[in-house]
Amino acid sequence: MLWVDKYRPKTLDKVLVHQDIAENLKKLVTEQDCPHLLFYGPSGSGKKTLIMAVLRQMFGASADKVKVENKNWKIDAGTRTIDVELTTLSSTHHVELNPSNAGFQDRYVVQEIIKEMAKNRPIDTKGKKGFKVLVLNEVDKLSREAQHSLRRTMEKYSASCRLILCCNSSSKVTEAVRSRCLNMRINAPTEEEIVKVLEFIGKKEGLQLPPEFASRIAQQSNRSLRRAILSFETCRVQQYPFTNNQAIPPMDWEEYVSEIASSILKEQSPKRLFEVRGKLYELLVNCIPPDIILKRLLYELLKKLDSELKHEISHWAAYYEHRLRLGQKAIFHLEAFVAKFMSIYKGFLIETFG
Ligand SMILES: Nc1ncnc2c1ncn2[C@@H]1O[C@H](COP(=O)(O)OP(=O)(O)OP(=O)(O)O)[C@@H](O)[C@H]1O
Repeated sequence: MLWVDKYRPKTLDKVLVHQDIAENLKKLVTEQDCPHLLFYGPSGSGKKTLIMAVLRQMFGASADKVKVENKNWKIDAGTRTIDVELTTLSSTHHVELNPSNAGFQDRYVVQEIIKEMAKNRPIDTKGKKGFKVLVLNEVDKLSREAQHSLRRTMEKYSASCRLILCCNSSSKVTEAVRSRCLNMRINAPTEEEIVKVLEFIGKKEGLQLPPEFASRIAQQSNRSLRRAILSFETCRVQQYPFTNNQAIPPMDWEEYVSEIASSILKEQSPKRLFEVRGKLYELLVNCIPPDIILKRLLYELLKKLDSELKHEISHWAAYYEHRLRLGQKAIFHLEAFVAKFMSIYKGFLIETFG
């Protein structure tokens, strides 16, 4: 098991960062008046860990016994029947799913499937009516219509079900949904907090971790706890005992994006664009989210770009990021951004150097 999973705190008492939030969550759950919750914050900040710990606090160890199912639903949408395929993770008390995986059909997932799940109220051994928890991931990627349906579901079934929503950016969640939840902002942990977690893991694994090396890992992690722990484990495989000046390898995909950026800057032609498309595809099939690819590509391009162009390129990156959200095929928009960049950059080179 990877260290990120092995050392994920299981209960709210054991968390090493966000202890104040954990304490508040514990109070909320024990007072039996848990509202709908919305967890938001950057990737790797610890949202999922807190959600899992909340479930455990609510339902005890049985919340850990989950089964993964790949389900097919047939939804009657007036004149036609729609097939929706979704993967769910469920225990006896909760169901976790990612409705935005259904793409433009996400509205039907919320309207029919989530409603169906929310309606079925569990009854515990003493015959008391309990409530079911639905954990919905990436709600910021849901379409407007789906978010509106979600709002109605939240209101209608609030007695039988609690929703725990999780996303990176709360600004992409409609006000109506946000205002019906208790919003929990999970900040990226500070470098000191990351070092604390690394030291904890090092101690558990019986490793000697030089403090300077730990703070270098924390610095390079971009304040993502997951990334810091993954880098730590990679370094352990590459070299032990650790030294203070040991190299910390970047993520493979980041290096790959950096290569893509260099090749775009070297040549701007249809042939190069075609090659770049293949590489972008490669990243997408390896499950790197398209918005992350675009962000990283922009970052790499800006590093090597003349300051005159930076503003214009950032504008186009934002434009294609928005289109990415509206459209379905990520590759179109990523490629369109690269083509746009090539045309602007080539124009600039011709104008400057002739
Ligand atoms: N409070 C914590 N104390 C100690 N370690 C933690 C804590 N929160 C998270 N971690 C560690 O960081 C890793 C990443 O956290 P988590 O998966 O919860 O992040 P996330 O915010 O849900 O990320 P993403 O948005 O990318 O899914 C966990 O696997 C766990 O090992």
